[in-house]
Amino acid sequence: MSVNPHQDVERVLLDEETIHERLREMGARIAEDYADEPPLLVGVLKGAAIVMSDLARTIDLDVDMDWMAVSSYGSGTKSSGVVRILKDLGTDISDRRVLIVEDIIDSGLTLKWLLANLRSRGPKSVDVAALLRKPEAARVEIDVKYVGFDIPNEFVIGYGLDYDESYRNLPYVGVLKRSVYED
Ligand SMILES: O=P(O)(O)OC[C@H]1O[C@H](OP(=O)(O)OP(=O)(O)O)[C@H](O)[C@@H]1O
Ligand code: HPA
Ligand SMILES: [Mg+2]
Repeated sequence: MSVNPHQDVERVLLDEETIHERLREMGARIAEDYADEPPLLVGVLKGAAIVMSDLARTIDLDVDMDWMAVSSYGSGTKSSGVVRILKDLGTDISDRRVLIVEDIIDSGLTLKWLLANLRSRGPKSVDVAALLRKPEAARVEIDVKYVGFDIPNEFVIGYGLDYDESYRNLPYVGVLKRSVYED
């Protein structure tokens, strides 16, 4: 819990308008690509809750939506790569076109695991839309069909992204002060 979350922000990386303008561009491309068969959007909780809500409303198609809760960070700042399913899909994705919606791809370990898990369920296709990606932090290469922004290798918070469950509802993406997570 932070008394004043804004004071823990080193600098704002992406403000609200910048984020929403980019989401509109991504949504237009998704609507074009899936015009023949609207996708099932799979939001990866908790972090993707915010971007899922905004991105879905920029896609002018009758999409289906479902959510999975997975976690590989806990309260730290580095992915363990060990992914736990906290809440599974309620939808049978066999023969469906699936679009995973993520807030951020950092090491890529969560998404690598998730892609393998979903592809084992017999879908017609599984692709990825991510608001943020940290190219310098990648430990595995992932083919991401829709990326909002490539950002520096710094720990960011806001717009769904947390540090130890704080800062998720900041309306922008900011860089967290190191003093917050370094003793
Ligand atoms: O590319 P990676 O290094 O795997 O990191 C990316 C993942 O880590 C964060 O989720 P987290 O596990 O913190 O759970 P949360 O979404 O509930 O915060 C984030 O929301 C991504 O899902
Ligand atoms: N911020 C918050 N959560 C994250 C990040 C980040 O930079 N990378 C992976 N999970
Ligand atoms: Mg997290």
